[in-house]
Amino acid sequence: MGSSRPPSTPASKGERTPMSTPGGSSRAKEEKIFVTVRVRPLSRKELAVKDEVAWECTDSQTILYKGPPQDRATPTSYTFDKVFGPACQTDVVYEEGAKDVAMSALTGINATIFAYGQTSSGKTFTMRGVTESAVNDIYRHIDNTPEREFVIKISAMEIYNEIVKDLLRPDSAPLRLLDDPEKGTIVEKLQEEIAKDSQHLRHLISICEEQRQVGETALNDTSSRSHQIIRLTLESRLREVSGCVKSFVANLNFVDLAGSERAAQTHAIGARLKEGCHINRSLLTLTTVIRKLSSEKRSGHIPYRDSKLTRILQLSLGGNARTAIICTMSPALTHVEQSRNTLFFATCAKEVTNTAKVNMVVSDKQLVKHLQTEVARLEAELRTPDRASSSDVLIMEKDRKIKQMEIEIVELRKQRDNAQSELEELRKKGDHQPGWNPFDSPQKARKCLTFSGSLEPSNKIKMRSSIRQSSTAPFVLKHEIRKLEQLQQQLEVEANRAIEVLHKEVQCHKHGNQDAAETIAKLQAEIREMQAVRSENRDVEMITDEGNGSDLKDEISRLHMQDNDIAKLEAKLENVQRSIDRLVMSLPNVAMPCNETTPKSNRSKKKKRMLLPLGVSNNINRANLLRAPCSPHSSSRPSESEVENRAPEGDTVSVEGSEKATPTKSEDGDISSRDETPRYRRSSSVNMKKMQRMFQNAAEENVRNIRAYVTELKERVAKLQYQKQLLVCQVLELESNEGKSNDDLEEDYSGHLQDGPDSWDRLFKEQMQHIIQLWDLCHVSIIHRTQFYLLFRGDRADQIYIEVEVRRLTWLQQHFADVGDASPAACDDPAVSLISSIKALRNEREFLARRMGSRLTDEERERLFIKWQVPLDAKQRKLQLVNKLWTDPNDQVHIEESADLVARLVGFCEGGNISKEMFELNFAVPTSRKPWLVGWQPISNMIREKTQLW
Ligand SMILES: Nc1ncnc2c1ncn2[C@@H]1O[C@H](COP(=O)(O)OP(=O)(O)OP(=O)(O)O)[C@@H](O)[C@H]1O
Repeated sequence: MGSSRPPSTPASKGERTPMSTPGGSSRAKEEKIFVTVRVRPLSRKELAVKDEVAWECTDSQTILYKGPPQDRATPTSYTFDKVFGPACQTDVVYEEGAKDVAMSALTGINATIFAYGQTSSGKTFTMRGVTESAVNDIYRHIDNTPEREFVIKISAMEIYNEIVKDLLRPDSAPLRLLDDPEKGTIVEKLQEEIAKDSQHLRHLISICEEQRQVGETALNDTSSRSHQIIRLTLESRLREVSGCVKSFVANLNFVDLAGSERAAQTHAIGARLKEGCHINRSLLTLTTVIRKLSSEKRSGHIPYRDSKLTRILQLSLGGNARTAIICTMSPALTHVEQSRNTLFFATCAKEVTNTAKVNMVVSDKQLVKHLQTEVARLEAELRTPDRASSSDVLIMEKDRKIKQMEIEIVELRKQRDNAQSELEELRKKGDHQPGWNPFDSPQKARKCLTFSGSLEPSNKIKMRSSIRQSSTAPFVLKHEIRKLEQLQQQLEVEANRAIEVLHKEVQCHKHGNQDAAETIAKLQAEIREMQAVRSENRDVEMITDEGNGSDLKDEISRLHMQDNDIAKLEAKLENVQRSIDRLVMSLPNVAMPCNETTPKSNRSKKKKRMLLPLGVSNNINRANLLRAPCSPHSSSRPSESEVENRAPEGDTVSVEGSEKATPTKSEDGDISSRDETPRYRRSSSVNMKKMQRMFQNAAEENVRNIRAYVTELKERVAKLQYQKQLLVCQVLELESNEGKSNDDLEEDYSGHLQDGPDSWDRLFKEQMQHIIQLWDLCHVSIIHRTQFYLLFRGDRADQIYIEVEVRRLTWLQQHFADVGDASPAACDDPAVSLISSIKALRNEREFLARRMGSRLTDEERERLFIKWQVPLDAKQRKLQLVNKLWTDPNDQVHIEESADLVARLVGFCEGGNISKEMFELNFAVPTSRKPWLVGWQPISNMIREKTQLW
């Protein structure tokens, strides 16, 4: 081929480059059609008529007209990629004009070689030689490339009178042309045969040639009357299996066109004339296509579809193929005009640009084989033990952390048990003291703490303002104060431990819940901040004998100084709980905490508890803290009787009893036991989904347990606060009763000293009745009354709350009597005056009346108006109704119904959104003047704020 594109030969391995090196870039490459001109010798007929030679190949690329002068406008010299003179052998034509293009097919590039020229110019003569040489080279290349596996297929067709025929199936019907979006024009049902070897291929080619339409004309005894296309499909792939399963595939077309002819010259008549017309027409279309493709502006319409020849050769004409055109011509002067047409065609053709690229395909069979191999590899990888997946590693890490947390919780329990043992020892010690211990038993405590009050005469209770005195009472009180201090410190330590545990749990979530990363990051910052403000531990000087200890007043002063510490502790626990709430919310598929329930919900309390497994403020959660916090196996709920640490008096339940490693059922129904901690199971059939669900349950359980633990701590802190207040009361009373005779202080509690549930029940009822009377007298908030009334229903452990309430109310009653209608400013607490209390209660009733509009339906309101005897047409009937609530302290039914309605209006009854600890925590910090003074107004205010958010 041209000097700029020297052909390479595949004859040897060393010469195969580049065509023998498949796998080069598949980028499309633009390339002009390689155009050569071959001039045959004068034929016998031409010689016979002594025709003149009109053309001369002056060099390898130039052909010169040397005949008689013609029109000046007619060019005399033509230049092409190659010109071959009459003496040139076909081998050379192939080597220099076709081989390079033909061999491209071995590297996945479509290639087309076709001969164009007038009839009898030597097209068939040339193409036969070229095809033969190409086949030889192809098989030589295959022989020299053992690493690749080749498949050669052959198909052949002819276009005769615009009919496509299958040359491998001579009896077949005419073939249709179809348009394929990817492949272009395809010939439907064209037979394709695999060539077993070169010999077979040659045989098949010879069959095709035999089938071709040939006729005798004046110019050619064996004139081809059709366009013939022999198509070889060359497919190759590496023999060895590798990651690359792609094959090279390309078509190599050998096109022998019918020759253009003039009827006058061929003397064609009849069938030959008709053939000539079709031939000329299709060749004219080909010429037009080439001319249009060769023009600088290729934007115009290219009439490929005007002939079947151009449709079938479309890819080879300006498309994805390398193309070589060998234009044949006679040297005779008599054919000079036809030769000029051929040269014009060739001149246009050499300007046509093709865009060839390497065609790589993946056969379905190869793809399936490759996928099967890949699946087998992955399966083998899964079975290989030393390749644990990242999920497995994560599971192991979680397992480790859970175990670590379980160890920590055991340690925490030990600390708690130690504290309880110490407490028990102190109790026993107190029993042997000649004085009393206010925490010995409820009865004793009641004796010490109960004020006298004006109950109904029918109660027959002398609640005298006295306590049983003894010479050792101050010592015991001081001792109790120190003990409280120690308890406070212990609580601080435990709170910090809770923070640490929470911190670790958050770390776990950080690894396991990417979606909650942002929330967790905030939590961690918050926890770090909480940890930074840990209070320092202080040594507590325990009183060991009567002689040691300062004055009781000093003790009280010191105790007051510590109130701030308790407040800090409470605040810290509040923060922890809020953090847990946020962590809970960040967990996927977790229901809202119960304190965020909406007022519109009509679900029952029982149902809500089922939906809100992380809820606080009920005994269920308190029980959870005994169940191996941070362990995923503590889902089972102990009965209420198993709840421990409900009151300082004891009432404890064996920790071991609650720790039994009985199998528990997790939320998704998985049965497991403590000994069956979810461990990393190395199995090919790992159910990852189940594992993830199990971890989700474990994580939720951990948070639930930490939360329950913190709730318990808060409750204990609140109790501590109460104990301090009680101690202060005792000290003050002790001081106020100094000098009084023991006789005066005698009182008859014989009816209440007996142990047993009956005595406590009776006492509780009496005290509650007393409280209700005092509420009425002191105009206490009815929201507070409702809350207290519904929370404390006679549980013996709640005695301390009852005692404090009686104490407060008694003081308040006395306080009102003392200050009368004095300005609230005169008091420490601006809310504590009779007038201010009445005013606050009025405001509260107005608030509740408004709530009736939003919390109750019209029907419910109407029923209530009727029940509470409020005329349906009365003005301000809602306020009228609310004004009737909590007005008769002696009517138990009235009290019950009042409490129910107020609870409904403020939402107490929904989702257990109040708790004793919440109630407790809202008592104001005692002032310096009246340490036990607490106001009810802050409670109701808080409740209002809360209920307004609902
Ligand atoms: N280069 C050549 N050297 C010797 N003889 C040739 C050469 N080219 C062609 N011939 C002879 O010329 C005659 C016509 O050739 P051929 O049949 O190949 O022409 P054609 O272009 O195919 O004609 P048609 O279009 O009619 O089929 C044949 O007898 C062939 O042997």
